[in-house]
Amino acid sequence: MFLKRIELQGFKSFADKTIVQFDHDITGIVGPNGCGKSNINDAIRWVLGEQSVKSLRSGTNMADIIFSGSEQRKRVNMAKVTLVFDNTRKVFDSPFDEIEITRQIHRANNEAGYFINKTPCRLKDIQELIMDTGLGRDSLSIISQGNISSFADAKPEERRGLFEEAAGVAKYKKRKKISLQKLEQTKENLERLQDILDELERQIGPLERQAKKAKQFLAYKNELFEIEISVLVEEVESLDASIREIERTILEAQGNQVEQTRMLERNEADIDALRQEIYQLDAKVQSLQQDYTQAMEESVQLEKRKVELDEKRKYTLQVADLRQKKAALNEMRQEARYEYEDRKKRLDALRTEYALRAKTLAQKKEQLALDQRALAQARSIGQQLENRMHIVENMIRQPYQHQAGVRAIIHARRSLEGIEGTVSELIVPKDDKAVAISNALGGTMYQIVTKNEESARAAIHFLKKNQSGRATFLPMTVCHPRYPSSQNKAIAASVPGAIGWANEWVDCAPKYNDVRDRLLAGIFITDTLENANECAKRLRYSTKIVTLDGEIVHSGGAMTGGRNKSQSTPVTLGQERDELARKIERQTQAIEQQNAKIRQTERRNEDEQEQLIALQIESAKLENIVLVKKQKFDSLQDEYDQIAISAGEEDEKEMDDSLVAAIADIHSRIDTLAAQMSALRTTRMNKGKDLEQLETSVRGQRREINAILQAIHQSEMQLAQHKTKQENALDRLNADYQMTYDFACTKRKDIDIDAARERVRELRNLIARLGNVNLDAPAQFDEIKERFDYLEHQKQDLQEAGEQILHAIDEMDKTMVEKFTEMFDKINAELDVVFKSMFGGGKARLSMVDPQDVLNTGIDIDVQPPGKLIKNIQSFSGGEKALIAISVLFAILKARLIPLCIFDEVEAALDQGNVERFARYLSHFRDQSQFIVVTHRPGTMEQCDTLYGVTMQQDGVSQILKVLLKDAVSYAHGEEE
Ligand SMILES: Nc1ncnc2c1ncn2[C@@H]1O[C@H](COP(=O)(O)OP(=O)(O)OP(=O)(O)O)[C@@H](O)[C@H]1O
Repeated sequence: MFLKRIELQGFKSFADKTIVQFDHDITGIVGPNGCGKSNINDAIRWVLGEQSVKSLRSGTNMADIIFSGSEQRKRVNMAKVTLVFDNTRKVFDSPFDEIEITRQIHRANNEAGYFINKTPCRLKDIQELIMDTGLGRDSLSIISQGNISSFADAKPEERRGLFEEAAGVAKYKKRKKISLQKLEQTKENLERLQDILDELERQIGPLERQAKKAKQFLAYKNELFEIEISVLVEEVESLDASIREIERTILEAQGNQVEQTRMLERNEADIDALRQEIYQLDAKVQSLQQDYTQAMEESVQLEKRKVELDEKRKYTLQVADLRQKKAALNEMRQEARYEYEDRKKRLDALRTEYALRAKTLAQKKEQLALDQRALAQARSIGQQLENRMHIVENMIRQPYQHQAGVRAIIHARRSLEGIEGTVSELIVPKDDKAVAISNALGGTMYQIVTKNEESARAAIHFLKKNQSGRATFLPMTVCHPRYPSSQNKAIAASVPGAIGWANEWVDCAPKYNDVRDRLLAGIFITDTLENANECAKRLRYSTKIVTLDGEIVHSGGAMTGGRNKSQSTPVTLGQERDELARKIERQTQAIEQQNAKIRQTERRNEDEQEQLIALQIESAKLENIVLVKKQKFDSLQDEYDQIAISAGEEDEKEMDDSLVAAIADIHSRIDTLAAQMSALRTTRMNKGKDLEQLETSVRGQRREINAILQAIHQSEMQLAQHKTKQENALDRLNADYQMTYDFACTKRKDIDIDAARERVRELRNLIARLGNVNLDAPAQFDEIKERFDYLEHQKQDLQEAGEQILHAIDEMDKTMVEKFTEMFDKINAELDVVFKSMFGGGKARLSMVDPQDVLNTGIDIDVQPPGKLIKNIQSFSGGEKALIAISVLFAILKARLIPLCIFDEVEAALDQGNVERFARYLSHFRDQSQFIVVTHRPGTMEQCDTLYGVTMQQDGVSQILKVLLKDAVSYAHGEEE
């Protein structure tokens, strides 16, 4: 026997330990209503894992299946049921020949315990053990009357459970369910993973950019570190050299200033001394003037005395004799002659001096007029220069008056990106080549150099948008130099008057070298137009040539020249301003000198004029005196001549010269004094001249000292700037690189410093343009990327796992479809036979509601009892429905081996004849399956090999014992007592 025995204790009405032994294929269980027959079914289902309290017909919880007591019996606290199976046919997948399954429950904790062969196990282990043995929940192993009627009335979908169980697909269904759960879980995991991945992806983009930026920042910093130290060391060093140079210049200038100041002081002392001398001279002149006045008075006195003496002599003459008269006259005549000659001599001398001086003065006046004219001319030139300077400065302040577009761009350069400046700003002519360079550049001087084409486009867009005019742009990225061939270079150099190629005569920052060479490397400069023509000829008119004066011989030979009112262009303005400044300085000096000279000449002329007037007055006075003296002498001579004839010859007597000599002396003294005064005046005048000269040179010296002080001040400012720059460089070494200057010197590299300096500037701009940098970003990015990759990998694993699950489900579905279809067809074939046998003819057929969906389709039953039309099962009577259901049941039993079937009053609805037919058919399965049949029907009882009677006494406890067939019917009706 498959089920060898059941042991019940405390289960429902089986309060006492009860053992039901099964020794035959068909065991009947009989007894009156409510005696506890069905409780045996419940016990078997309970052990096999039934979890539904409802289907166990118990209260509300599982503990309600424990014997609840009766009036005469106390309730018990534990229920325990054991099923003992024979497994020699290996119905169970177990090596044991006997399998004992036990389930128990304690009232106290409502806890169930499961055991297989007395070993505790899980419910799951029991479910797995019975799976596909035909003992499952939905199997045919336990069929009640309720099952039979519900099978008939069930919806097609509800019926398929039976067929599935028969087909043995439950295992696959369960696996599929687990697989689907796993798939669901995998999907959930995938979704969760995808959420995290999405979040990480959102972070990863910006973080990657930040990391890139941080890496770029570090790369720039490293590059900066590599070169900036050398640049800074070089800067400190070169600043040191220029600081020393400036200090030396300042020291020299200070020395010069001290020297100049000393000279100035000396000159000032000389000026003081001169002034002193002049003062003394003036004092001397004054005292001589007094002496002179005194001498003049003395002379007047002497003259008076002489007149008196002469009067006296006249009187003496009147009273004296001829001889005495003659002697007296002679004396008087000699005196008069002496006086006359003396005065005449002096008058002549005066006249000669006057004439000489008047002539010199006239010459000086002429010269003065000339000088004044020259001064006026110099002033006018100075004014012209000032005017021009004013214009030039205005033009420099407001360039590009006629180029509105250029002006607009230059005004807006701060707000525009990449505007380097106009060609005329960036390229500066050397020495006196501005005119030539201006003409060499022509209109290109107004072109605007930009960093690249994009900047040029942006600027043009700006002009367009604002309607601010037009301009031509020269992007540096596309500006390639054009050089003359070496042959042309050699030819040009040999031409007379050759100056050089235009690009050699300008200065510009190194980064504009390409712009310079693009515009000027192909243009040659000569001194004159003739030489330009000669040069053009020799170069076969292939090259543009300009002259220093601005004429142009174009390539091809066309010539441009002439002169405008103003030749100024932005290129020439700087040079013109410098030249003008120099000219104005020179002109101012010349005017000042001329002015000083004129003032001096005027003063001297005035002095001279005064002297001349004085001489004139003196001469006029002396002329009168000479005339008087002459008349006196002439009259005395006449008188003497007359007396001499009458008195005869007589030795001339020596004249009494005391008074005359005194008069002569005094005149001579007067002359001496006048001469002295004149000499002193000359000296004084010369000293005055010296003083003026000294004062002029003192003024010059003061100017020079001021200029030196100014230069010192400028040098000191420059020094301060250089020192600040040097301190900045040292601070940078300190702050940015934590290096002392000495240590930095050891790190210095042999690199091209100019290029490095340019690169440092570029790098600093690039770093500034990076803005805020998150230096942790690379590490954060790596971390998040690693996590992202790991999760991405996990995602792939999950996707693969999902696909594998899907594949497995697919396989399971296929197997299930195959098994289900196979079993369905088999049952269908058996049903027809069973039906015919049960109904005594007719037809029955199972059909799938949706044959396309074998896995879910409901099952319909179409039957045609003998003599009736095919009808659906729903339209039959209760007994017929039961018989149809039983037919299906038997068909299934025929199609699939089920080791144990428990029928609980399945035939209750059948009439006597059908019960017998049922019972007979049941016996067909003998040796194939074991049946436990709960029944009230004698027809069924007759077919049973063994019959157990169940009784319940008044204590409410079921008891069971074997009965004979003859007693069974009365048992069934509770009549055994
Ligand atoms: N937990 C319990 N404790 C005590 N008795 C119980 C318990 N549960 C059910 N019973 C009793 O079991 C009996 C019902 O048993 P069962 O349904 O097996 O009867 P039956 O023999 O199948 O009757 P019928 O022929 O009418 O179907 C009732 O008398 C009921 O009181």
